[in-house]
Amino acid sequence: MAGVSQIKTVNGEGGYVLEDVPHLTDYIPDLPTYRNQLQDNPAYSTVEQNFVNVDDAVAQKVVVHNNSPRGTHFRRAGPRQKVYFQSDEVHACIVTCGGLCPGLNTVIREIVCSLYHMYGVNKVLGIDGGYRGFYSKNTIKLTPKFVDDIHKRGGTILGTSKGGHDKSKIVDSIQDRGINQVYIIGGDGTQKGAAVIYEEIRRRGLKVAVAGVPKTIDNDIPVIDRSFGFDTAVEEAQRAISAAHVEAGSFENGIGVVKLMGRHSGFIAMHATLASRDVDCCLIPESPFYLEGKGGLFEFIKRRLKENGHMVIVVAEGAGENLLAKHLQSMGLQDASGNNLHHDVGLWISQKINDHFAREDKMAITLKYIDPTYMIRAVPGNASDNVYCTLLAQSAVHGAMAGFTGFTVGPVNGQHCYIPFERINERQNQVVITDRMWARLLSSTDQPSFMSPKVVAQSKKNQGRPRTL
Ligand SMILES: Nc1ncnc2c1ncn2[C@@H]1O[C@H](COP(=O)(O)OP(=O)(O)OP(=O)(O)O)[C@@H](O)[C@H]1O
Ligand SMILES: O=P(O)(O)OC[C@H]1O[C@](O)(CO)[C@@H](O)[C@@H]1O
Ligand SMILES: [Mg+2]
Repeated sequence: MAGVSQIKTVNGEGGYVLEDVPHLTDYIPDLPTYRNQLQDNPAYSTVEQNFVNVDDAVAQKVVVHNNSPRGTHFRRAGPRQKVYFQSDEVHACIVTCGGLCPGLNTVIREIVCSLYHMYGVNKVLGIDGGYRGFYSKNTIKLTPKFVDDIHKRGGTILGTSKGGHDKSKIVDSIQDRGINQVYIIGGDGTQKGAAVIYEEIRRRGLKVAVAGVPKTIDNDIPVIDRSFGFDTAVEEAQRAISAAHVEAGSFENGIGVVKLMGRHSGFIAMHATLASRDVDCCLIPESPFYLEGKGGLFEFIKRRLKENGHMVIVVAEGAGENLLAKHLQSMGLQDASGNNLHHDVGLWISQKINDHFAREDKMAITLKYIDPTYMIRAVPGNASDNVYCTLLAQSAVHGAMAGFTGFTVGPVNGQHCYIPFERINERQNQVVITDRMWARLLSSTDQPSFMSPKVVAQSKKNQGRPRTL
């Protein structure tokens, strides 16, 4: 019974809601099951509970009140007692799409090793160069030996690309090659593409599990606690901020401007600022700012230079879009995946500051602009991201082996879950400027909030959104 899926919702007592993920048996009934060979694995012989209970679910909301309903839950990730694939039947493939992110190679490595070592699978293919690689390139045979030390390298050994998502050609290629587990690693666009592939596979009634692993240094994927690569990006940003601080501190009225990634969300900028404490002002897309007049950026810069003799500004790449649109003709350009291309806000703001202090305030300043964006995301994952990537990869493999499909993996309140694509794809996570985390940043930098009472009221109204980390 092939057909288009909908989120599977299970309602229980006390307002319990399980937003479940699809299973192969939803459209191919009577599939045989097999004993999970993990119970014979010596590595797991001492584990008290080998398998996740079939009913285990993870609550999305952990802060509750006396009479709160139990609310939304997601299916807990992990190995199941019964699996829907025999080892020698599995033919898996892995693809990486979108921009680079620290930890991509770790996820690839751990998917390969989990399949081989936990489930005795020995047919794993790498798709070369993102979605378009399914139909335009040769595949790469992946073995534990081949991927042994790839986690020490930045980027993705499989290559990546933008655009080129051709549903029919991709699923034809999956079908022609006899692939029955598809692991798709990528950001918001990639997960949307994965959902389309899953729907087409389901429409054709194929026994193929589709598992997404969400990737982005921006940390703007909803529902999950954080995305892999984010921690490394924040850590790596410290080096650029320190350099800006040294440069700024070495000149009279020195200003260091650092641009960090974050097209729609300022998580990297906010966390890098909080971690560093060398930053005097952090500008993010979620918090509109203005330059001139009382409470504006120029006034603040002047004051900080008078107080300290130097300052550091961190600006997220999507900040100040409203101002840029006013001052520059919009480029109207998009990348191959349909994402709008932005003006370089770092260059723009640096020029504005230089012009202002030369013309208006007649104050000699020395401004150094640092753009470390691609350096930050081209590094290998740090220790914490590497451990995290291992859990993501293993969760994805356990899920696919157990017959789940059309899901993304990720931690919710610290517990790894299977989350329906729809939940991940319906919006982007953003910093909530009326939350306490942004208030912490404002009090740490002592920068203006740039918020009029109107903006505060509007932000509070938009609060059907997630918390900041
Ligand atoms: N709505 C969509 N439907 C189908 N495919 C999509 C969709 N959006 C994007 N894709 C495909 O997903 C791939 C990656 O998309 P994109 O370049 O936007 O990167 P991303 O996954 O969002 O990662 P990042 O933004 O972190 O670089 C591309 O091959 C693109 O064609
Ligand atoms: O230049 P590319 O490869 O499109 O990547 C840039 C984008 O990738 C990200 O790092 C991740 O989404 C964004 O912050 C950034 O805008
Ligand atoms: Mg994206």
